[in-house]
Formats: sequence, C-alpha cells, structure tokens
Amino acid sequence: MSVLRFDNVSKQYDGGRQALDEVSFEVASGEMLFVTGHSGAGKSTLLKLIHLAERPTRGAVLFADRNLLRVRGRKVAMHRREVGVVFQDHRLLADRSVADNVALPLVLQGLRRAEIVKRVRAVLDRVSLGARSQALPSQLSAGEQQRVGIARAIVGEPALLVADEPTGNLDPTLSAEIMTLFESLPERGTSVLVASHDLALVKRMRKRVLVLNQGQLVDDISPEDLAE
Ligand SMILES: Nc1ncnc2c1ncn2[C@@H]1O[C@H](COP(=O)(O)OP(=O)(O)OP(=O)(O)O)[C@@H](O)[C@H]1O
Repeated sequence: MSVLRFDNVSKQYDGGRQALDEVSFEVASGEMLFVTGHSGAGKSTLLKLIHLAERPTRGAVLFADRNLLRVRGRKVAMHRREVGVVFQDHRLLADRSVADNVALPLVLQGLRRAEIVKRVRAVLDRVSLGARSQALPSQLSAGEQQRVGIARAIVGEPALLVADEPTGNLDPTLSAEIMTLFESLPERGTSVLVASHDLALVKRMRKRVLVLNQGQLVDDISPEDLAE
C-alpha cells in the first residue's frame, strides 16, 4: 500500500522559477527514504506540497489515496494530523515548556488532558527527554531542541513524517542519534521522508534516495544500488 504518490507534479512560484518539474514517485507504507539535491533543487518545495504549505501548479499529490487537491478549508487541519513535520529550526514556542510544546498538536485535536499527559510522557521517554519535560527550549542544547521538535511531530502517531534538513545544525554524533530515532518509526506505522543535502549522511543510512536537480527527479536509488 502506498502512503504517498506524486503524479507529474510541477510547482512554479509566482514570478519565480520552476521549483518542481513533472515529478512522479511513490512511497510505500512503512518506508523510510531521503530526498537530496543541491540548494534550490526543490527539496523544501516537495515537502511543502505534502503538508499543504504550498499547492502544485500541475499534477496531483495523493496521500493515502486521497487527492490533496480536494483537501481544502477545515480539512487541511485534519490532513496535517496525519503528517508530522520536522523543521531544521525546530519552531518551538520559546515561552512554553518542553511538555507543553509537545502537547500542542494533541491540545489542538481536543484530546482529554489525562490522555495528553500520558502520550507526552511516553513520547518524551522515546526521545530520551523524560527528565527535561519542564525545561524551556532555551535551556536545551541544539540536539535536545531538535528532539523536542521530533517528539511534537510524532506524538499524534502520523502516517508520514516529513523532515526538512533535520540535522542541519547538528554535529555527526547528534545527527546519527536523530537518524536512529527516525529509523525506529516505520515499525510503529509512520513512514519517513527526510530532505537533506548531506550526502555522506544519506549514503551511510542505506535507504532509498530520490535525487532532485533543478526541480527534476533525476534519480531514484534503491538501498541495494547505494551499497555498490
Ligand atoms: N516562496 C517562494 N517564492 C518564489 N520562489 C521560491 C519560493 N520558495 C522557493 N523558491 C524557489 O524555488 C526553487 C526551489 O526551492 P526549494 O526551497 O524548494 O529548494 P531546496 O532544494 O529546498 O533548497 P535548500 O537546500 O537551499 O533549502 C528555488 O529556485 C527557490 O529560489
């Protein structure tokens, strides 16, 4: 079963260049893969079309067989519950504790407080931040802040996690920790799509790699081919 499908997707920003040009690919449920390419290749744009921060100019994006063209208005918020997003710059609320930041998507969903507390505790334990739940983001290291961002993205158990340069500011050891965490997600039902220009990191992971160049999907490399 596929969780995501791009069918000849193009995106041209108003007055801008063609950011994506006839891109087609499919992501199986339970898959983890990377999208890579030089700066400006279209990686962020591709992810934005998935969480509906942008809309395609042509072509269709299908999420769990739902055409995202038809997801409008209040349905956008519902769609975003199924897609966790991790940004390079975390986008945490500076005046809220770690636990409150992670709880936010569940609060927006209207879950009961006891359920929220239980889920937040469990996910913070998973990212090894159980002891820092009452800290403010500014009291955490860069790697810890990124783990809070990931906890917030996965606390609602999304079908797909998209991460835009999630290790961009981190040293190799912390990057490896984040990748180990991502690798554990598919077995819990969350597929993972990571945009990264860090080729060394991408190669080390031995996963499928989509390669973008000037908006075109120029390669789709399987883990077996990557090993050669
Ligand atoms: N909001 C926007 N308006 C106009 N042009 C844009 C906009 N966002 C991106 N672009 C252009 O679209 C192209 C693709 O950008 P995108 O951010 O998707 O690339 P990227 O591969 O993520 O790059 P980077 O690694 O530098 O983040 C670039 O030419 C960029 O200048």
